Order: sequence, then structure tokens, then C-alpha cells
Amino acid sequence: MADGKTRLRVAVAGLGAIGTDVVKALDQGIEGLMLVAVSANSPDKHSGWVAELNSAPKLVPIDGLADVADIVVECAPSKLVRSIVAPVVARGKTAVVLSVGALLQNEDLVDLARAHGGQIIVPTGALIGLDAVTAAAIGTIHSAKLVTRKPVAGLVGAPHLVENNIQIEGITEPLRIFEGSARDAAKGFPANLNVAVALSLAGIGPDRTRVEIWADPTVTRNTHRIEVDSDSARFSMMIENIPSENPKTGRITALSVIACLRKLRASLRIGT
Ligand SMILES: NC(=O)C1=CN([C@@H]2O[C@H](COP(=O)(O)OP(=O)(O)OC[C@H]3O[C@@H](n4cnc5c(N)ncnc54)[C@H](O)[C@@H]3O)[C@@H](O)[C@H]2O)C=CC1
Ligand SMILES: O=C([O-])CC(=O)C(=O)O
Repeated sequence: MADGKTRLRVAVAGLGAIGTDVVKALDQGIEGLMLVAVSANSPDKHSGWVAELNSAPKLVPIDGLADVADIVVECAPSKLVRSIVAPVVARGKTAVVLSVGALLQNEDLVDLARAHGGQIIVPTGALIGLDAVTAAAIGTIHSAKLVTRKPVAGLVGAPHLVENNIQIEGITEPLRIFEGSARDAAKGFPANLNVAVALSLAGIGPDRTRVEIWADPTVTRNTHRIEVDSDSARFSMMIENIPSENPKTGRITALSVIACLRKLRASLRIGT
């Protein structure tokens, strides 16, 4: 549990575009939290800068994180979600999950958390407006839709494109490459459309949430527009994300995680 000063111990799994920024923010200090451990695929690559952090977190394999932390932040490839999250929630601890698309294939993790008093937190991440969506979902949401436009570099290699032999390299005009449910979007674009699943889990679920994906050579930003109609409000919102060093991931994603961590123990908490 928390240390003597009641600071919660935090570990970060995955030191890529998101994890590196989250680790640095934790090291700079977040009220009520302390960085204790990180996991990397190639620890040697990271040992230098990690050792220079003020908090000097331990480098441990992902299966050791639940032993040393109260909160584990998953920022790793989606195939690792189960091995990172299951031991955490089974000990009644908190997992912050970024690879939210993978939760659809691992829905029992939520049952595991419920059974053991753990919690899975999905930050708004690269999206916008989940506060309004969760509020509207207390009433009745009639429809929810996401339209995503990404530069080609943010989509190449996605299984949906490979399996359907859809060529997007060299296109000169926007091309709609997918239309369907959030569930199918997550299967076809596991590293590119976490936002679709986040929207669906906040609202009306992965089968009723509609998704359109465009490969768009005219945009430089990962652009997401949500359109929601409910018995309390109708709203549409758009976010244009500047890609991070990983072109699939918007820069704001790491900032959303940091904001989410700040809220955990903040004296003043704004927003749902
Ligand atoms: N919820 C959201 O809004 C968003 C979610 N994402 C998702 O978040 C996850 C992380 O994204 P990025 O940081 O951009 O990815 P990234 O590819 O930049 O970083 C992932 C890191 O995990 C490391 N890794 C691989 N195997 C590991 C292991 N066994 N142990 C520890 N580390 C390991 C990789 O070496 C890499 O450094 C991805 O699944 C991505 O799809 C990305 C953007 C938005
Ligand atoms: O949802 C994702 O996986 C990433 C994304 O679209 C973004 O960062 O804009």
C-alpha cells in the first residue's frame, strides 16, 4: 500500500512515446504519488537516463510491477495488456490502461478487478469529450459516432489494410478505409484506434458506436471528431492531435495520462 507519507507508488510499463513523458512528469513530482519502477523491452537502452532521474526507479520486468506499486500505468504494445493488468487488479490495485482497444478481447479483466477491489482507469487519452459522453450515458445516448482522419504514416501496417490489401502509400486524396463498429475498428486497427474503444466504453458500447476511418494525405494531424446525440444533449467535438515521435500516437496522449494521475490525489479536481 501507500508509503508512510501516504504517497501512492506508481510504476510505468513501456518507455515509448507515452511512457517516457509520463515517467519524466512523475519524476518532476505529482501530488501524492511517487515513481518506483519502470519496465522496458530493452532495459539497457533506457538504463542511462532512468538512472539519472531524481527518483531512480527500479527497472523491473512487467510481471514484477504489481509487487512494487499501487498504481501501474500501461503504455505498452496492446498484446501485453493482460500480462500487465491482471496481476495488478488481482491484488486490488489500480491499472491505468492506454491500450484500451485490447480491453475488448480481455473484458474479464474488469470482472477480475471487481472481484478483488481493483480498478481499471482509462484516461481520455488522444480523444476529447469523454466527460460529456459519460455524463450523457447516465441518461440515454441515441447514437455515437467517431470520424478519424490520419496522415498515411499514422495508419500504415494496420491489420485491416494488410488483410484487405488496401494500399494507402502514395494516395493523393482522402480515402475512406473503414466504416463499421468500434469493435471491428479495434480488431482492424489495434495500434491506431484506441480512441474508438474509449468512446464506446464511455457511451453505448463497442457494437453500437459507429466509426469511420480516413487515410488523409491532406492532414498532418491525427484528427478525431465525435458526434453524440442523447436525451440530454447533442454535441460534436473535434481534436487535431500533433503526432508524437510515434506517428500513430498524438502528443496529447501522454499529457492526458499526466492530468489523470494528477487528479488521483489532487486537492482540487476539475472535470468529471
Ligand atoms: N488510449 C489512447 O488514447 C491511446 C493509446 N495508445 C496506445 O498506447 C500504447 C502505447 O503507445 P506508445 O507509447 O505510442 O507506443 P510505443 O510503441 O511508442 O511504446 C511502447 C513501448 O513498450 C515497449 N515494450 C514492448 N515490449 C515490452 C515489454 N515486454 N516490457 C516493457 N516494455 C515493452 C516498447 O519497446 C516501446 O518502448 C499502445 O498500445 C498504443 O496503441 C496510443 C495513443 C493513444
Ligand atoms: O487512438 C489511438 O490509438 C491514437 C490516436 O488516434 C491518436 O493519438 O490520435
